[in-house]
Amino acid sequence: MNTTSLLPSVLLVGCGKMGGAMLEGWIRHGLAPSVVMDRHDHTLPAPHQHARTLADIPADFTPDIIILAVKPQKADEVLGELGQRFPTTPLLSVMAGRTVENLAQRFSEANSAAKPTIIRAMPNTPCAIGAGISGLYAAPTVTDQQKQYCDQLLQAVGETVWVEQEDLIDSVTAVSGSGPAYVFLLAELMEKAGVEQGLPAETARKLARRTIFGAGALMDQSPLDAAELRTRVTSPGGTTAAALAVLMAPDAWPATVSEAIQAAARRAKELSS
Ligand SMILES: NC(=O)C1=CN([C@@H]2O[C@H](COP(=O)(O)OP(=O)(O)OC[C@H]3O[C@@H](n4cnc5c(N)ncnc54)[C@H](OP(=O)(O)O)[C@@H]3O)[C@@H](O)[C@H]2O)C=CC1
Ligand SMILES: O=C(O)[C@@H]1CCC=N1
Repeated sequence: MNTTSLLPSVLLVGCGKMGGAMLEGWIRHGLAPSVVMDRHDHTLPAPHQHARTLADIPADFTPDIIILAVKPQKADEVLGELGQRFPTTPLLSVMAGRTVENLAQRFSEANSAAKPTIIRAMPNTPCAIGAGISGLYAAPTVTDQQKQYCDQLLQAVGETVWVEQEDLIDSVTAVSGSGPAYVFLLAELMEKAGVEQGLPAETARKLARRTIFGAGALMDQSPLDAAELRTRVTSPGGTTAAALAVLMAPDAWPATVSEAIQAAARRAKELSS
């Protein structure tokens, strides 16, 4: 590792929505010379380089860690080649579903000498502004230094939590990996309802977005539970109580949020191989 840089050098495989979000933060933090492999064009600040395929990566490039950020269904296209080219480089997968066992098998398929060390993480797109939350899992054989590289990378773009069992990564995926989409949906729906109430579209949009931003920032800075913060908005017999009676009915949010998160976790398991 280049010791003058804050973060280890990476080979980022897949620089779309999630890979790109992490990369923005890493570059801001100072990343040792790294390569981004992606089929689409990317302009990167020196000394980082873009490669379309593994064959385009300079022969003397040896990353500290490979980050796998392609869709789970597309990983097999690259895993075998990665195992041939970088047989002992640790691999951090941010892919939903795909298990350590499955990835290790694919990684060493074309090279029996490949000794994959695989760590899994589930970040989320607020990593792009340093406000991500990532869950990580490493098998007991992963070294402390390898875990530290992963933690360092993901802490550079937000906060990290480690889980002890691999299948809990599916739960992390369902809560926080997919979670930003649930909040964006809430913004969409609040905006739409505001327009239905007669507000101009721009005004409804601003009210919805700033409310979600402000509530999130308040929750972030407050030691209070979300339930207590909610109670502090809710005057007995007032307007919030009227709205919450709808949202908190047993077959409303308590059921649908739980069902939605179960559906996401189920889908993660389906994507496991
Ligand atoms: N989006 C999110 O919020 C989150 C996503 N994730 C995980 O991150 C991973 C990536 O998701 P996301 O960023 O949304 O996906 P994207 O499709 O936006 O990004 C993947 C990128 O990798 C490229 N790619 C795929 N295969 C190759 C290859 N063989 N060689 C070079 N480039 C390749 C894709 O190109 P092309 O378009 O041509 O296929 C695309 O640019 C997924 O596994 C997902 O589970 C995890 C947490 C949150
Ligand atoms: O939708 C997905 O499958 C990915 C994983 C978490 C967020 N996006």
